[in-house]
Amino acid sequence: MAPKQLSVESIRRAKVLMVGAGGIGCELLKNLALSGFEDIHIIDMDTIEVSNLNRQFLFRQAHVGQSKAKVARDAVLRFRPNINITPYHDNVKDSHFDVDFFKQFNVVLNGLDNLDARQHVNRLCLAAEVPLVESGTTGFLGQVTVHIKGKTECYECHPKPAPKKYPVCTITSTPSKFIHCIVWAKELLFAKLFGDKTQDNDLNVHSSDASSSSENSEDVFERKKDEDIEDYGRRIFDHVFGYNIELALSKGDTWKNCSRPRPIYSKDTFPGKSIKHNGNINKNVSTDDTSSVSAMASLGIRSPQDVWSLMENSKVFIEALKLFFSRREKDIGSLTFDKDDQLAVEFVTAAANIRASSFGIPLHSIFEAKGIAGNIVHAVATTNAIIAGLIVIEAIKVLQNETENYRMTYCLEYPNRNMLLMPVEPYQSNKSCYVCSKMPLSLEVNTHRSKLRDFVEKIVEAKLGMHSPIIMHGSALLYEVGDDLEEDMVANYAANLEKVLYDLPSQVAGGTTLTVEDMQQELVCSVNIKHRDEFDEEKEPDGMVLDGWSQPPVEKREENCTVSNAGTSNSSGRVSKSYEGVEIIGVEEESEAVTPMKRKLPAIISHGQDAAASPAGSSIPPDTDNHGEVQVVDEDDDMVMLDGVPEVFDGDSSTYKKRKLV
Ligand SMILES: Nc1ncnc2c1ncn2[C@@H]1O[C@H](COP(=O)(O)OP(=O)(O)OP(=O)(O)O)[C@@H](O)[C@H]1O
Ligand SMILES: [Zn+2]
Repeated sequence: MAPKQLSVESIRRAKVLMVGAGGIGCELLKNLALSGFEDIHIIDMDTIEVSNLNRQFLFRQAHVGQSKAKVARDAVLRFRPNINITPYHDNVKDSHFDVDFFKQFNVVLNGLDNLDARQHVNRLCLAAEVPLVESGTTGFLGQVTVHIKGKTECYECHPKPAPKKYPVCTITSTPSKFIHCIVWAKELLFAKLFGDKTQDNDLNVHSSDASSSSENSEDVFERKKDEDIEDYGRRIFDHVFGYNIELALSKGDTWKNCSRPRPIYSKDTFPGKSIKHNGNINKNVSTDDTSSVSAMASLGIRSPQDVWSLMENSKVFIEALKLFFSRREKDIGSLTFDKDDQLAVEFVTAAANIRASSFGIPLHSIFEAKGIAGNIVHAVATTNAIIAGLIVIEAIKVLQNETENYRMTYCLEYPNRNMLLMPVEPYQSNKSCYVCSKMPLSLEVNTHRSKLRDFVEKIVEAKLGMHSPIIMHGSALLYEVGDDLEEDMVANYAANLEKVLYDLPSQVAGGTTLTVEDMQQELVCSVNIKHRDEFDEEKEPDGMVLDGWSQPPVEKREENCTVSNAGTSNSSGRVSKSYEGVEIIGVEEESEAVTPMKRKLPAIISHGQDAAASPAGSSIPPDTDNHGEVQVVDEDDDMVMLDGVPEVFDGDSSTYKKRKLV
């Protein structure tokens, strides 16, 4: 079908909502303004940071600390003074951005960086029946997809790849890669020392420490009363890098197939009690300003690119621990690792490097370690610019109702069949999608053991992405969230949360159907309960298994897609990224279940294999999800996969196969 003639009027009159005024958003706003859009609303909850200035070109140094949405508006009005731009310095999940708010727009354009907000906008767009153009970038990779209720799949039609998970034993006992040491340092050691003490923690905690031969049941991680901080730091050091390794070595079987680690004690890496400072210990830091406390600054270590020696790592470890206990004592007990917390990054880098040294794994600079620990992929301004351009192209097609011409376009790092941009026709919706197809889900759960709280936290919030849920059994209300609830209701719901499902006032047993609803998202979902007695603690740690929302089977998918040139691959022809970094799971072996779509690159990409590779782990940031299946495969492959690329091309040309919309 020939493209319709571009109607300048349809662009001028369109009312557009942009969500996110960051890397993609700044480019997008500029493009919209220069393309003739005159009524643009922007929501962004953030203020400008120095680190944004290298690619968010509407912002300047003087704007640091100000609202992104407002500054972006002002910057664009300077070259397009006669258009209307309405900024909201708010979270898109705020209740005033409800379905009615969304209904006023002709199209919504996402430039977000996290799954949660993307899901929320997807649901509001479905409920308001407003087309959504969704986007994301990760380094050189990017994508733009179009989601229109009743015409294409929704953003959530396909479950996102599960977070990368590592077996507990690899992390706690047999690390073989630096990432394993990082996960150990941040998820276990850092959490144990500075996080919530009541949380489960798989850190190898043994009841005695290296300096004590007597029976000793106290927690070695507790600082003793009046214990000197450096003595405490050395005790922890010796325990985790010395004693625990010796203990592990004594278990002969473990080391049959892997090389034996070396215990490291603090007296060997830096003898002498006190660490000498370079004299500037926090000298520019006011006593209240704890955000700039830094072990590197105290020790006079400057370059973040240098790889520290074992001695330097040991010094940073002790110094960072001392600074936490002397300068940030009030944070201790509530900290979780944050890539923007300099002291936390220093501690985790040093701890990971010392462990790496013990296990014969190459050490890394703090710059590299921060990237790995924070799942940072450095943004590429050009990718954002390309993606923002493509968003406008799709937005114009949507406004002109050119259904046949919608494309999901993937931006590749290296050309495939001479193409860097790969357009694919959108898919139909997934009939098992609980969001747009309203398909019931089923939940296996031990109704005598799991509490309503488990269901709310692990399923309704974490898996179904609801923020203000109401849970009903028939007409009986079991739980709801709201500001205007009466006191006795709040007390009832609080009591229900602590009850096992079977003991709730309206009994939940196998065969029960629960209705879960989020009022703001206007999403209702049925969950069929199936009682199951036992769960594998390692593989099913939630003690519940949610089912029913899955990729359509291959055959079905092909049928649905009406492929004009029979496809043979089972891949979906899309490119995208997993969205989360790392998580530890309790399985003994890395299994196919952990990386279910593991593939070797040469089987997928017909040429340019080397070029398509990029280091796994570094390419996939948290929450930069996007859907589809470029994924981090087992790190052994060290590749980012383009799953299904050949399927969309027809043989020798760069044209793609047609997939009809409904
Ligand atoms: N729930 C939300 N409501 C409103 N804006 C959001 C929400 N979630 C994310 N955003 C905005 O989306 C934008 C995403 O932009 P981008 O991916 O460039 O991230 P950034 O925060 O600017 O950069 P970086 O993460 O690299 O520091 C950010 O400006 C962020 O504030
Ligand atoms: Zn869907």
